[in-house]
Amino acid sequence: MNKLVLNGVGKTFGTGGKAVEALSDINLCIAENELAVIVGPSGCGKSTLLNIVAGLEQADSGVITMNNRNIEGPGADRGVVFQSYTLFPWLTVQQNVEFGLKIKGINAKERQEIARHYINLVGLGGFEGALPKALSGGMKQRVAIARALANKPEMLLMDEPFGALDAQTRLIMQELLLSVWEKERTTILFITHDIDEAVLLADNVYVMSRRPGRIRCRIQVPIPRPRDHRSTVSPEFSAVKKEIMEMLWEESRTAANER
Ligand SMILES: Nc1ncnc2c1ncn2[C@@H]1O[C@H](COP(=O)(O)OP(=O)(O)OP(=O)(O)O)[C@@H](O)[C@H]1O
Repeated sequence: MNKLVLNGVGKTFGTGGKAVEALSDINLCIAENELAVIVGPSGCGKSTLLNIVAGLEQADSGVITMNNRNIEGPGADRGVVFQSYTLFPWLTVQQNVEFGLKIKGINAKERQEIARHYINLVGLGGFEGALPKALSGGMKQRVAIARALANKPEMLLMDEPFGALDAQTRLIMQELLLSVWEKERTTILFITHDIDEAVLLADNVYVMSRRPGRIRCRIQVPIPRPRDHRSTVSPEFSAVKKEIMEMLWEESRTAANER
């Protein structure tokens, strides 16, 4: 069943001579429970696409539906995790995770239980009372993931969530996300520059063209689940990675020649 559908979506920033066409005729169907990853050359409109799905930007053309209903603005049905840590620095881990639940009017006891469940799920049991400044980058992103999931979103939208982390922490976070997704099966739209990350995580990798971004193709990742870092040494992994790299290389080279 289709969860998210984008049909003919376009977006231009600015007007006249300064107009920048970021997206053109984006067509995308993401299935319920899919872990979908978008890759594309730098500046092709990946974040713009995610922001439109999040309701933080308005498309100029096209239709975006989730569960067959038009998306017209931000909503608690879509949880967003960005690269920059977006925790409230004055709130503890527990309070950060409870935040959205409090806004929804969920009572204190239930809030506490839900938050504790997700804090444990991301491996932060014991850090409930810590403030963000006492946490490493990886731990902050764990809190951000727990906070997004605690609201029980229909979809999780993740824009380069591990982009600021060192290579080792990044791999740990990728494995964490895989294990969380195995348990929760929340539909995920994930953006990354990192092809290894894309192949390790994705059911399908959607490769975007150079700007104005279009979905150039969908590559199904045939690597069996559950996956972990050992999956990255399989021949299937190398084959999918090569296919994506060649496409991205072609797009980036053409974009450079067009400048
Ligand atoms: N608010 C804005 N105003 C004007 N131009 C914008 C705005 N947001 C994005 N753009 C432009 O739209 C294009 C797509 O930007 P976007 O950030 O979506 O690309 P991206 O693929 O996520 O980039 P990167 O890979 O570098 O993170 C870029 O040329 C960018 O400069």
